[in-house]
Amino acid sequence: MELFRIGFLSFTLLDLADVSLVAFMLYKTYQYMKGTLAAQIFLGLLVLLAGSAVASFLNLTSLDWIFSRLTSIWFIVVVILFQPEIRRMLLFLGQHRIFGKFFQNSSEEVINAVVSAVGELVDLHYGALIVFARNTGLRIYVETGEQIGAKVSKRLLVSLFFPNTPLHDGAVIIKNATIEAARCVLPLTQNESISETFGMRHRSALGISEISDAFVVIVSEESGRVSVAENGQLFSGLSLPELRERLRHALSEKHVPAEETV
Ligand SMILES: Nc1ncnc2c1ncn2[C@@H]1O[C@H](COP(=O)(O)OP(=O)(O)OP(=O)(O)O)[C@@H](O)[C@H]1O
Repeated sequence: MELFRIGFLSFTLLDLADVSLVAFMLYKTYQYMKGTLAAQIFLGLLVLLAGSAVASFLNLTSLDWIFSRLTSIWFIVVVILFQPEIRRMLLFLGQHRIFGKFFQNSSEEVINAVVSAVGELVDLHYGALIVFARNTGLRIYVETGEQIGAKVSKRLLVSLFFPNTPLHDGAVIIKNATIEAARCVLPLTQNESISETFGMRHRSALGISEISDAFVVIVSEESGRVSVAENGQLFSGLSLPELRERLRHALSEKHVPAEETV
């Protein structure tokens, strides 16, 4: 069905749907990448495309040739540069209600235990790194640590991060209401724009959140600051009520882990 006509071009309902879909996808991509390193790279690619259009319009043959070479390999460049983002985006799609499986867990009990453990860890100035596995299997990281297989409790969490004990280093990984392992080694972030005030604990929290849908809670040993990492982003300086809210959202039905082993 034709909606209107511009010269010899007719604009149909199908064109409107097409344009709206592309606009929605671009908006979602922008929302998804806002504030990340990928957004800056994406901007660079847009500049390149604009340069190519200008060179072609002004008939600048050599410049146009260079730009056309670059734009012909842009797909490979995008895949290489955005590898972590593409991975996260696919993961996000996989978790969607239509595609994913959803399971119940006793999240409120876990949240209470974790929030009060974090409160105590802050008071004691103990560093902590707690990873919540959701839909992505984290088996390879669980296997780097010491298998625990115990119910989440405040006392156990505080004990695991007690300084100078054999298990205090590295991350605790929780799945559903179970502490799967402690002393786990996580991958470090690829994000070079992270502030230098954040050391290895925060970098590894960010790292695991970049390559999986894990939700990570970090307590800084140095400052007592509470942070969380999710989808490659770090949210720092949280109060305990803010942490509780974020945990509630992260462990809500929408995000609960799948049944497969971690
Ligand atoms: N790859 C890793 N995976 C898991 N934990 C790690 C990893 N690398 C370091 N850690 C943990 O981080 C601790 C070192 O933290 P570091 O002081 O470098 O980080 P930070 O982000 O500045 O944290 P804090 O504010 O607590 O000092 C180590 O003792 C270890 O427990």
